[in-house]
Amino acid sequence: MASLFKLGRSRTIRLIQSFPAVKLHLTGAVMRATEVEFDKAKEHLKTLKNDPGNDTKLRIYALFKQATQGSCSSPKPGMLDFVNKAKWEAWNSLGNISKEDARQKYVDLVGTLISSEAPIQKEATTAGDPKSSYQTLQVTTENNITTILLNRPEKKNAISRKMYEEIMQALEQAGKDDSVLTVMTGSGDYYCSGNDLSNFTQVGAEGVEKLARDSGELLTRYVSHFIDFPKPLIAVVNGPAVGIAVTGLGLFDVVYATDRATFHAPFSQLGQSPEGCSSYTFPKMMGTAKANEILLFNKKLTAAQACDLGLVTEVFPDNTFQQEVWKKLRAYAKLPKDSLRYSKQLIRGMEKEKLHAVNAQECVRLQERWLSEECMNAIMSFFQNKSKL
Ligand SMILES: CCCCCC/C=C/C(=O)SCCNC(=O)CCNC(=O)[C@H](O)C(C)(C)COP(=O)(O)OP(=O)(O)OC[C@H]1O[C@@H](n2cnc3c(N)ncnc32)[C@H](O)[C@@H]1OP(=O)(O)O
Repeated sequence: MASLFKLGRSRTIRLIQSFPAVKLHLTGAVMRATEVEFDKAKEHLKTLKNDPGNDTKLRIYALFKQATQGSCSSPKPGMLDFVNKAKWEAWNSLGNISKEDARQKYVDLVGTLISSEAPIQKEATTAGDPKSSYQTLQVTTENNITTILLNRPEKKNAISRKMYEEIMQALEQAGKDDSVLTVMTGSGDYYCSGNDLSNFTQVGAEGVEKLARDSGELLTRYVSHFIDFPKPLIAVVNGPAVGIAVTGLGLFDVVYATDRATFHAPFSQLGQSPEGCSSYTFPKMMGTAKANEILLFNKKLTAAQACDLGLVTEVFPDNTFQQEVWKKLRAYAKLPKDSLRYSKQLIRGMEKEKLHAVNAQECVRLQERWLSEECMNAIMSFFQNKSKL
């Protein structure tokens, strides 16, 4: 039976170091848990927050049976009685170990599971943790959810070069961590005002062509991280979204929005062209004509309109938005991690190659656009305070 939850090697070692009972057990020293300790372990088991996975649950079951009833002597359940057969096999595999040994192993195992939940939360706040070293983000993991908070509220969470790099780093970590869901949201009143326009004003000695090439390369990598993200990715759109913060939503698996949010992709107004694979995902999602109003003619959508077009999954009143959305997400995060991951990969897998090709094509076009007079004038106007969206 495949495990739904595996402890990584380094984490197991840390647990062993911090858990004397396990250490003694592994070094062969004889320790016998009392019945009181056994009863306590039974109670502790009920407080476990994370599902330890089927293999561990079977081991717990088997040790409990052995500790309370001794060796397995019941007949093996039939082939099609999968659950009882798995339980029987786990119990039978303990052979003739004594009730006392089984009791000790049960106490050790429960202790390990309980302590594995506490130290990890503590680690999230230590200085060496990469999660705490971001400058433009706040990244946290709680209740099986890794949240990437865009954290430049004074700039309406505009995405600077540093922030593109940090978002990619945070996605890479979230893709590998033990969380079930990954959420992106914004701090302050905006979700995100899109690309930080000052990214285009920092021209180095090698000139604007080099800047455009570097920007194209950065954008290609950035969007690829969303295309390849392996687990459910959810946008919690807490306020207005602009530019790439809108177009990229087509690569999220679920999008929840406050009714205060707006969705604006003003590319022609900025002398640019669509990105984030929106030239493909938007027409596919809402039909070409509706996509054209947004991507060619700068139509700003309300949250309700975005929901009607399929860009947003559900809209919530602003005053209950956070409460309702997080309640939903906490419930989703209790679902089996691997099942969600594989299901997402099936749903998205067939499209991946296509999406990478679209991303590459959009970035080539943008590199040309960024060097155009249309685009340079639009950026200058913004910084001379002549034009806001
Ligand atoms: C590496 C290259 C990759 C390229 C990827 C391609 C992506 C394309 C896009 O995303 S296109 C969209 C770009 N975004 C915009 O054009 C938005 C520009 N901003 C605005 O129009 C307005 O700021 C606003 C409507 C978002 C909000 O207006 P308001 O409520 O009046 O707030 P302020 O304008 O006072 O904003 C506060 C503060 O934030 C700065 N700021 C906001 N957004 C951006 C931005 N996108 N880029 C840079 N700076 C931004 C704004 O200048 C103010 O700064 P200040 O207080 O004046 O220092």
